[in-house]
Amino acid sequence: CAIRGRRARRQASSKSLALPPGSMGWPYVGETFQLYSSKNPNVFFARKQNRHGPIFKTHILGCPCVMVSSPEAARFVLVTQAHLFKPTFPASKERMLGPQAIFFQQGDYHTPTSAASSSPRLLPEAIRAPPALPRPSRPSRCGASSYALNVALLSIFGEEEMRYIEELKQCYLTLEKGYNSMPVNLPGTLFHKAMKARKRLGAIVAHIISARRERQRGSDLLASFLDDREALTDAQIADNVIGVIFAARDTTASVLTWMVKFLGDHPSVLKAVIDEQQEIARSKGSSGEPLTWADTRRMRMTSRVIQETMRVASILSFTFREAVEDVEYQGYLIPKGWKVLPLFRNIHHSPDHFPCPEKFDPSRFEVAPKPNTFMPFGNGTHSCPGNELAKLEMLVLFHHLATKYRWSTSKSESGVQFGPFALPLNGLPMTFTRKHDY
Ligand code: HEM
Repeated sequence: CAIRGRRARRQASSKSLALPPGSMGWPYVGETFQLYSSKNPNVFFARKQNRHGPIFKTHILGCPCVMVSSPEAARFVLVTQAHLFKPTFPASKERMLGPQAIFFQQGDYHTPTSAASSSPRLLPEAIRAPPALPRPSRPSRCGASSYALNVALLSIFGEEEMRYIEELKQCYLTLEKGYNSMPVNLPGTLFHKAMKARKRLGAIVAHIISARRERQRGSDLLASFLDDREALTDAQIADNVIGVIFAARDTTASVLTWMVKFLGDHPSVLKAVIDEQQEIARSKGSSGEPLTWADTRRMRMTSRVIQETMRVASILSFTFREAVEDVEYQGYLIPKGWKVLPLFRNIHHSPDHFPCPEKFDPSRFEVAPKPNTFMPFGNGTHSCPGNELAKLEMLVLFHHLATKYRWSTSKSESGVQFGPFALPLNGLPMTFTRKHDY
């Protein structure tokens, strides 16, 4: 009764609050076109922020939204008042990922799932423990997304399930083509093909799970999910496996692509990375001893290049939450059911936190950024459990590229495309040459 009273009072007082400033654009489509048609998403966000300040309303992807672009507001939504905002995705994506995936969960179910996926098992033994870090396959045959997909599948299933890997990949690639499709489930549509591939993926994962339950568990992510057997059903595990592949693949591939581009555009930084990696290779002598976890800790320059790449490229420009009740923030009303978007890109491009923000300058990370100003992996309970694995993947790949290959990029267009994460416009075609071929 007391709670009902408090809620009624809150509702009454929220009625008198104003919505944040901003415009809602055209009916239904809102301002989606203005956001995604711009070659540089900074233009849309910066224009809005200059006109309305760090909190404004808009309408994109069929939803009324409040966008917030200050570190304090992002912390309010993602950390301190996270219970007032639930994670959410557009409907077609949610059906393909599986409604029980970790992204959409909160509270009792999210906690064990998240504990499983954030355990050191996202750094599988094969990668973390000396002596060997896996060698990426030859870049001429392997693009950034293929590399990231292989690492994701290896982290989830370990080496034992290699016989299923090709089929898993094929199903995932079909599924992925439908991520941004209209949810029309008729034969011939991308969505229909994607749903069929998803069903097959679920069946393969169920088969692997039942075989795993018969014998000793491995040390991969699937083993972590199985350890939580009381908490997770097979369907929940399957949804999470697909969710992790989605979260791991295009994100890492996008960052790798930007990193190659920025290094190509900044020869002195590239030279510093090559020098650092060659020094590490030299220190290992001619024994051919593989790279270890400890070696990656010495890659300070390359690590700063990764941080600066993630800041400048901000491949997740924002994330989505939904207000679970009317919320008041700084005197404004965020109505129940509205989406709330913390704008990582704006925060990463604010001159208040990063002087000359458009300049690619890894040396700025010689000093740690101010709290809540650098969130490439998000913040709070839903922040990325794969962040260490992602950084490790990138360091290992760049070690092999810098010490064994030279590469050149065809002149890339300036601009950004979303696929679904930010990528250089029209991709980044590259030519690799083995160093001894020079
Ligand atoms: C450079 C690469 C990556 C970037 C930039 C990145 C970024 C992010 C961000 C910003 C979030 C939070 C989204 C939100 O709050 O709504 C997130 C969540 C997540 N990431 Fe990553 N990620 C990367 C790689 C990976 C990898 C390699 C994995 C797994 C192997 C992974 C697994 C996940 C999962 C499972 C979540 C959902 C966590 C939850 O909802 O509790 N990510 N990631």
